[in-house]
Amino acid sequence: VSPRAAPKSWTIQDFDFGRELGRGRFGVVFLAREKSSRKILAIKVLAKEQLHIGGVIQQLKREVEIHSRIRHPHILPLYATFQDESKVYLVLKYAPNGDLFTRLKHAQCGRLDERTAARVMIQLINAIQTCHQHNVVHRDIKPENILLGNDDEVLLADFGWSAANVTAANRRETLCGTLDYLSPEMLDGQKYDASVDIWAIGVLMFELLVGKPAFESNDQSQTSELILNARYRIPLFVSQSAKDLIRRFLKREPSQRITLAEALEHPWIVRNNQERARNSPSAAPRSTN
Ligand SMILES: COCCOc1ccc2cc1OCC(=O)N(C)CCCNCc1c[nH]c3ncnc(c13)N2
Repeated sequence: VSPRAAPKSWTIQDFDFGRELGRGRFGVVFLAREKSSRKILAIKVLAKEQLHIGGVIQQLKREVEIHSRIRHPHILPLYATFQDESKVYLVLKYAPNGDLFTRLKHAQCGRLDERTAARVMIQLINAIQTCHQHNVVHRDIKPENILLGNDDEVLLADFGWSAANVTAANRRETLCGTLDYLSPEMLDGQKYDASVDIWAIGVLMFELLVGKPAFESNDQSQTSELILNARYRIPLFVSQSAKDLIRRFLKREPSQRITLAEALEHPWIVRNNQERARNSPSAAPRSTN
C-alpha cells in the first residue's frame, strides 16, 4: 500500500497575493490565488513577534486545531496553515461579500431590515450551536468576525478567543477592541460557560436591528456599568417579536437565557425564515384586491 502522501506544506511562493481584505487584532487578511489551481482564497498573515508579545501563541494553536476540526456550512473553512521564519499563514475560504461590520456601516441608516437580520441570525445560531456541540465557546461574536459569502450566506470566522480561558481581567487589558459584546459574568470575572455566546448573539441581534450595540456609550466604564446591570433600551421601531427575542438573549443571569435550540423556534426567527411560497399549489390563495 503506498504510504499516505503527507499533506503538502505550502510556502508563500505557491500564492499570488492580492489586496488587503482587513486587519484584525493580530493579523492582516489578504485576497490570494493559489498558483497551480488558480483557486481564489483568503490568507490571514500573523507576525510571530506580535503573537509572542501578545502571549497568544498557544491560543492560536488551539484556534487552528479547533478550526480544522469543526466543519459547518456557516463556519469559514480553514484549508491549511504554514509558516516561515517570521510569519504564520492561515489559508482560508474567501468570503466575497466582506464582513457584517462593513455591511452594517454601509446599510440604510446603519441597520438591516428584520427579514435580512433574521436570515443572518438563523445561520449564526446554527454555527454557534455546532461550536457548542464540539465543546467550543466562540467568545468573540461580533460583526467583524461574521463574514458574508455568496447571496449573504454567513461564514463565522476568528475563533481567536475560543481557546483561551482568559480571565476577565487580562481579557479586558488584551482586548484593545470593544467591551460591547462582553457578558456581565465575564466582565466581573466570574466563571462563565457557553452562555456567554448567547449573550453576545443578543447584542449582535440588537446591533443588526438598531445599528449600534445595546450597551454602547462614550466611555468604557459607562459601558461596563450598563452591561453589569443588563440595562439597555430597544427603540420603538423594532417589532414586538424581535424585542421579545432580544430580551430572552440578554438575561443578566446566564441560566435564564434562552437556549439556541429555543431561539430557533422563536416566532421572530421562524416567521422571517419561511420561504415565501411563490404560486406553489399549496400556497394559500392570495387575496385578489
Ligand atoms: C486567528 O485568526 C483566525 C482566522 O480569523 C479570520 C479569518 C478570516 C477573516 C477574518 C478573521 O479574523 C478576524 C479578522 O482578522 N478581522 C476582523 C479583520 C479582517 C476582516 N475580514 C475580511 C474578509 C473579507 N473577506 C474575507 N474572506 C475570508 N476571510 C476574511 C475576509 N477574514
